[in-house]
Amino acid sequence: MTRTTPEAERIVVVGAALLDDGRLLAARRSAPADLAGRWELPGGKVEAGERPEDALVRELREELGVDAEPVGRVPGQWPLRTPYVLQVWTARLRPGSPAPSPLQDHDELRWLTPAELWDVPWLDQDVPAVREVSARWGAGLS
Ligand SMILES: Nc1nc2c([nH]c(=O)n2[C@H]2C[C@H](O)[C@@H](COP(=O)(O)OP(=O)(O)OP(=O)(O)O)O2)c(=O)[nH]1
Repeated sequence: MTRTTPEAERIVVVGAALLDDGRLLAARRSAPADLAGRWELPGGKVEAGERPEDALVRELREELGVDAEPVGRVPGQWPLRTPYVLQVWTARLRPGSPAPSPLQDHDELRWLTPAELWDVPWLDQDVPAVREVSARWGAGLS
């Protein structure tokens, strides 16, 4: 039987479609073991009482050492392991931000052009979200 997690029990994971100079940042997870080696949109769990956009900025600072700002929500949300759901925001680096480094949770980063978007093995559960980003990218996302 399939059980849908009730809205109130869901925990939002925010993922960043961090764009710079026409490229999207992909991050390779180093942990936990079942996700390690696969690629994701950097981000993390929204804490109680936190706005998703604030969580995004916090997670990108903690994980990548960057100073980023959210730009807009990518419509949709995608189920992860219960009780998590993935929501995605486009984001950009603020002027003067350090370049991203894999400080936490990741062991490799890649800036992907649209033509390279599917060159990395994304987490299966991220594929529909990346597809949505890709569709909007083609329509002038920057
Ligand atoms: N950040 C992120 N997490 C994802 C994606 N796809 C996906 O299945 N996940 C999973 C991995 C984790 O189980 C969960 C988010 O955990 P996390 O480890 O990134 O978040 P966090 O920093 O807040 O977690 P924590 O270590 O503080 O517990 O969502 C994705 O695209 N981005």
